[in-house]
Amino acid sequence: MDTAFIELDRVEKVFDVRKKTGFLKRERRQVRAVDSISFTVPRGEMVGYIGPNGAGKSTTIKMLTGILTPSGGRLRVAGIDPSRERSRLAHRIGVVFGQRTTLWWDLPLIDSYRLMHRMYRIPDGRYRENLGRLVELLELGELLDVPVRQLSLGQRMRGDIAAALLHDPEVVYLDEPTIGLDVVSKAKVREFLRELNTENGTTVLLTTHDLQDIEQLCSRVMVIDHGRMMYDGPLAGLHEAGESERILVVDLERELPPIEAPPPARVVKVEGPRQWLAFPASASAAPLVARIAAEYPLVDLSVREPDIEAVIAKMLHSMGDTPKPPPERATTA
Ligand SMILES: Nc1ncnc2c1ncn2[C@@H]1O[C@H](COP(=O)(O)OP(=O)(O)OP(=O)(O)O)[C@@H](O)[C@H]1O
Repeated sequence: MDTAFIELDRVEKVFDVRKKTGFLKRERRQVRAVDSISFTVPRGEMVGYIGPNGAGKSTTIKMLTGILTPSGGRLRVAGIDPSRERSRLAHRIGVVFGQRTTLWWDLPLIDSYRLMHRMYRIPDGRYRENLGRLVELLELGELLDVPVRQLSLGQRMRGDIAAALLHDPEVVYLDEPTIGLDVVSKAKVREFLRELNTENGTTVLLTTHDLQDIEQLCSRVMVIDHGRMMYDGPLAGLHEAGESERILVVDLERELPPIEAPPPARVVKVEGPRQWLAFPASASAAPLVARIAAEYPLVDLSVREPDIEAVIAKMLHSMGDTPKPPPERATTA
């Protein structure tokens, strides 16, 4: 296994904030956005980086790109100190901010790519090859001559992802890459990211509020809260820590008494022929589905994921706000 590609050792970021408290009075306050965070990501890993609003995720990503300088600790990406050698690092990283585009709003999509070709000094052959591949994989062919402001959110996101990858970055930071997308666009973006990771070995750090992004893409998830690392391990462990549940919604042919499900699964609601069963989110739905399909007149079913904020809140509550990484990964020093 490769050595750590992203390395944070007790990294801190403290902001000085001045707040007006009276006509002439200003109060100075310090916000500890990132509070002694340590973790490593080996080359080729795809990791989820999640936490409630204001937890410090964007601040971490900004430090990883070199936009912000840490107030303390040591940070390296590909052996480079991002804030000292930001432009050298820029050639090796890609960034997608879901809520903000890096494309030129009034220009056709292809013109943004041409500008990036020059900005990153991508050799002509490599640019053509990468552009061709990205246009094909992200289905951008018909959109290249359309001004960015006329693209739908899903199209714009795919355009942004291509822009972040034109120069073959070794690591990509994705901040909410599926936010606001419909189900089909989400599936396309996820499929593309999976391929990018498995085929190119690109290292991916993914920030999201969508638990399915994590479930479908990341074998590892890190949770931060108030700037501190609270969990670092598999998603199943996060569900276990918070004892979170998923809901199986079952449509039967007719109204029936509550389904006799094997514990801990249980019926939590019945409305006519529709029944709702809660079961541990860390478990697979397959055995429960198989049993119901075998024993009941089943018409349809679907699984509802718990909300990411709810999972985190339950986990933090169960931990009593004490950081508790699972044994296989030590995170806080
Ligand atoms: N430039 C800044 N000046 C002062 N405080 C800041 C600055 N940037 C972020 N903060 C504060 O640092 C904390 C962490 O913010 P950050 O944007 O990193 O959180 P986040 O986890 O990305 O949140 P969200 O999910 O809402 O984007 C917040 O309290 C925020 O108000």
